[in-house]
Amino acid sequence: MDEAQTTGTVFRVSGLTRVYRTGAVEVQALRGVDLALAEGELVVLLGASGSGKSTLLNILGGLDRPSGGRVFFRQTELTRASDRALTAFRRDHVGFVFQFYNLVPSLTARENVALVTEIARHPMRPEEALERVGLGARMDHFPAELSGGEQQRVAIARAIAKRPDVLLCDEPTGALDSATGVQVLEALTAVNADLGTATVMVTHNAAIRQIAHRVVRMGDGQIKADERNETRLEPREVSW
Ligand SMILES: Nc1ncnc2c1ncn2[C@@H]1O[C@H](COP(=O)(O)OP(=O)(O)OP(=O)(O)O)[C@@H](O)[C@H]1O
Repeated sequence: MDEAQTTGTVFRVSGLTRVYRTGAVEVQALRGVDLALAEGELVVLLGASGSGKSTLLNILGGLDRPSGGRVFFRQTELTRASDRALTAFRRDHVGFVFQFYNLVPSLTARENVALVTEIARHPMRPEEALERVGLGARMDHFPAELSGGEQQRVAIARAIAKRPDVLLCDEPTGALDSATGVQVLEALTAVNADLGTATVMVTHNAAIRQIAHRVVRMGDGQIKADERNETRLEPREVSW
């Protein structure tokens, strides 16, 4: 596979903290995270349950704000952005993929993707997005007529159709068996390689680490390890 385009930094975070307060209880979800992610990089974010992976991903994507520290997307400091600017950042630059696909059941695959392309600034055609994830032959199927892995690939097509600069995936294979999950990983690695979309993939599944350019491991709200893979495996070489 191609090397990551390492010119330039897409995200830079420093001293990031996030405290959740529920009544009298305080949870320190992030305890000082420093991280820079390169343009075009495919990063797998590993860590035990509760280690802060989703919290970090949500802050990168502008879905949440940190309690302290700074976050930059390229030259823009997200931690200084107004709510309106943060919404515009999400809309224009970020694609999200979650564990559950959140497709509209009464719309076909093509129509689910078109919901996004109709409001994006420079979208690809829904057909192109679906072809990129290997669903060219299933465009007129409804979600109930698709397998879990196919539905997740529709969700990926929906996320990439607006040509986001970054793709943030939270447990994208979490609900899938190994063979189906591999197809989803193939779609994600193809998008990363073909479009150069910087991708962060949160997972519990350590086997998936081998498909990444880089593996970041979190523990207890901190980064415990940050390693570059010397060699990468194709998704079909991975199983769990
Ligand atoms: N909205 C919230 N309110 C209160 N505490 C929260 C909230 N969201 C997360 N937490 C707590 O913050 C910590 C980090 O949670 P986070 O979801 O980021 O971890 P994670 O590594 O993604 O876990 P998992 O792998 O189980 O999804 C956990 O202790 C969690 O219980």
